[in-house]
Amino acid sequence: MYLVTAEQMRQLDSETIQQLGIPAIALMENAGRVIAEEIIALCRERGGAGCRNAAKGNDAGLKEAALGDPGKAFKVSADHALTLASAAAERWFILVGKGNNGGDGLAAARYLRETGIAVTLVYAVPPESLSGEAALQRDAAAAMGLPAVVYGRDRLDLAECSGILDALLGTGGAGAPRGAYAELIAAANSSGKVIVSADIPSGLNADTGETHEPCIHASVTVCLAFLKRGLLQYPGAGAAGHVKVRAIGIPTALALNSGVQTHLLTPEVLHAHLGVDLARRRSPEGHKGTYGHVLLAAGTLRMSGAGLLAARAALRTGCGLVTWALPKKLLPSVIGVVPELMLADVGGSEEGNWEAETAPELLKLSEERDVIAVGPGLGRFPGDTDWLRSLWEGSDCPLVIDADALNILADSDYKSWARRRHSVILTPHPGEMARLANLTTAEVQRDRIGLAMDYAKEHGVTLVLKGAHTVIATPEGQAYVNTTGHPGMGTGGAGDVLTGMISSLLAQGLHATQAAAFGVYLHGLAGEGAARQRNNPAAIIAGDIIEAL
Ligand SMILES: NC(=O)C1=CN([C@@H]2O[C@H](COP(=O)(O)OP(=O)(O)OC[C@H]3O[C@@H](n4cnc5c(N)ncnc54)[C@H](O)[C@@H]3O)[C@@H](O)[C@H]2O)[C@@H](O)CC1
Ligand SMILES: Nc1ncnc2c1ncn2[C@@H]1O[C@H](COP(=O)(O)OP(=O)(O)O)[C@@H](O)[C@H]1O
Ligand SMILES: [K+]
Repeated sequence: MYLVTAEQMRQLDSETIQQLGIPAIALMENAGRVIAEEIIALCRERGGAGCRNAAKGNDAGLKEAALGDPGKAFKVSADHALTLASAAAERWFILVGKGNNGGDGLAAARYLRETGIAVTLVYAVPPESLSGEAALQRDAAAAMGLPAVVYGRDRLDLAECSGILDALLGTGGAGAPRGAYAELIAAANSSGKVIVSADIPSGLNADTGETHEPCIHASVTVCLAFLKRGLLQYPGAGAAGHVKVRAIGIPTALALNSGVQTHLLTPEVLHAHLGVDLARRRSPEGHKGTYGHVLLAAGTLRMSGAGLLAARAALRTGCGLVTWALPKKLLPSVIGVVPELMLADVGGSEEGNWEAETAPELLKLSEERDVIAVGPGLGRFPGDTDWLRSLWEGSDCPLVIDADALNILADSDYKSWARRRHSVILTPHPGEMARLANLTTAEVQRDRIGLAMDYAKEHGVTLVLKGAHTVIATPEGQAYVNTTGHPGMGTGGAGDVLTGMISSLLAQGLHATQAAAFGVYLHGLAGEGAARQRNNPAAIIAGDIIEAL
C-alpha cells in the first residue's frame, strides 16, 4: 500500500483528471459515497441490540423466503453498504469546509440522507464562498432540501446529533486551523460524539503527522485513494482512530509511474515488492553453513546482557552460527549461558571494556563470517572512532550498526570514510537518530518518514528509525513504515534483539532492505506474541520477544 504526501496526492488527482479524463466531480462523488458507506458501517456496528436483531430478522426472513420456495432462483439485492435498519435513530452533523474536503462531506451527506439518516450541514464559512466542485455539491445538497446552518450565524447545538462528519480541512489545510474552523474542531472534540473524518482529521499535517492546535480526534478516518503519510506518524496516528483507505477511482498504477517510493509494510509488500519469502523455507539439504554466520561485536562487563540478547535473537532468527567477539574479562560470566553460541575473546581492558587495539582481531574474525553486527552494550573507549572506521573500511561483508556504535558514528565524519562494497544498516532509536542528524529528539519525531528518507539517501545507508511505527529507509530513496509491535516493547534490550534479528537475516542471504524490513516486521510480530503470553503487555521483557520468535 502506497503512502503519499499532500503534494503527491494533488499530482495524482490532477493526472487522473487530465490524463484519464475522469471529471473531478466524479472523484468527489466516489469520495462522498465511500465516506457515507463507512459511516453507515459504523452506525451498524454500534447499533443497539434492537437494531442488530432487526437486521438479523431481515436476513433470516430473506433466508426463509429462499428456503421456503426452492424452485425460485430469482433474487435481487441492492446497495447493502448504503442501507441501515436503524437509520431513524441517527442524526449526523456534517461540518463543511470551504475546499474539496467540504465537497466530499456534502456528497456524503446526500448518500446518508438517501439511507434515511437525518443530516444537517454545518458550514464553517458562508456557502456562497464555496467554488468549483464543492459549489456543485452545495447546490445539489440544497436542491435535495438538506437542512443547513452557517456557523456563527445560526443556532448550533452539537449535543443534538448522534455523530459528526468532519469535512472541514483535508490535504489543502495549511497551518493551524483558524477562526470558525478552530472553533468547530474544538466544539466537536468536546461534544463527546463519535467523529468520522473525511480523508484526514482536520488540523493534522497530512505529511508529518504533527497535530495543530486544535486537531480533530476521530474514531474513524476514511482516507481517500492513498494513505497519507501523516496518518501513520504519531501523534497524527493517534488522532486518526481507525484508518480506512478507500478507492475513489484513482488508479494505483499512477502512483508507481509518478515515483511514489513510500509503502506501508504489509505481508504483500514484503512478498511482492521486496521479494521476501515469508514462509522462510529452508532447503531440505541445507546445513548450518547454508544459513550464514553472524559476527557480533558487543558487550562490556557492565552490559554483557546486550550481547547475549542480540546473539540469542540472531540464533532464533535462523542463521547457522553466531560468534560473539567480546572483551576477555566477560568470558567467565557468559560461558555456557547460551550454549549454542561461540565466543571469541578479543582482549580488551582490565575493567572488561573494549579497546581500539581489538580492531585487527575483529577484522580477521570477519573474514570467515557473513555479517558484522556492532554496538549493543559496546560502551565508548579511547580511539573508538578509528576502531569503527577500520571495521567500516576493512571488512568485506554487510555491517549492522546499533547503540553505542551509532554514537561513535555520530562523533565521526563518516561520510568521508571509504565507500563500502557491502551494505550498512543503522538502527537508531530517536535519541540516537538525534545525535546522528544533529537534531533534538523532538525534531526527529516531527517528521520521521521525511527525515529517515533524507538521511538514508544522503549517507548511502539503510536506516531503521525505531519506535512506534518504525521507518525503514533505503539509500535508493524508498521507505517502508512498519505497524507491527506495541508499546510493551519499550523495554531495555528490545533493540538489541532487533539488531540480532536483522543480522541473522543478512547472514541468511537477504539483502539489506529485505533484512531490515523483514526483521522489523518479525520483531513487532514477536512482541505481539510475547504480549499474548502475559497478563499485561507492560510485563514484557526483551527475552520474551526472543522466546516468541
Ligand atoms: N480532485 C480532487 O482534488 C479531489 C480532492 N478530494 C478532497 O479534497 C481535499 C483537498 O481539497 P482542497 O485542496 O480544496 O483543500 P481543503 O478542502 O483541505 O481545504 C482548503 C481550504 O481550506 C481553507 N484553509 C486552509 N487551511 C486553513 C486553516 N489552517 N484554517 C482555516 N482555513 C483553512 C482554505 O481557504 C482553502 O480554501 C482532500 O483532502 C480530499 O478530501 C477528493 O474530493 C477527491 C478528489
Ligand atoms: N510503542 C512502540 N510500538 C512499537 N514498537 C516499539 C514501541 N516502543 C518501542 N518499540 C520497539 O522496541 C525496540 C526498542 O529499541 P531500543 O530503544 O533500541 O531499546 P534498547 O536500546 O534498550 O535495546 C525498537 O525496535 C522499537 O521500535
Ligand atoms: K477532514
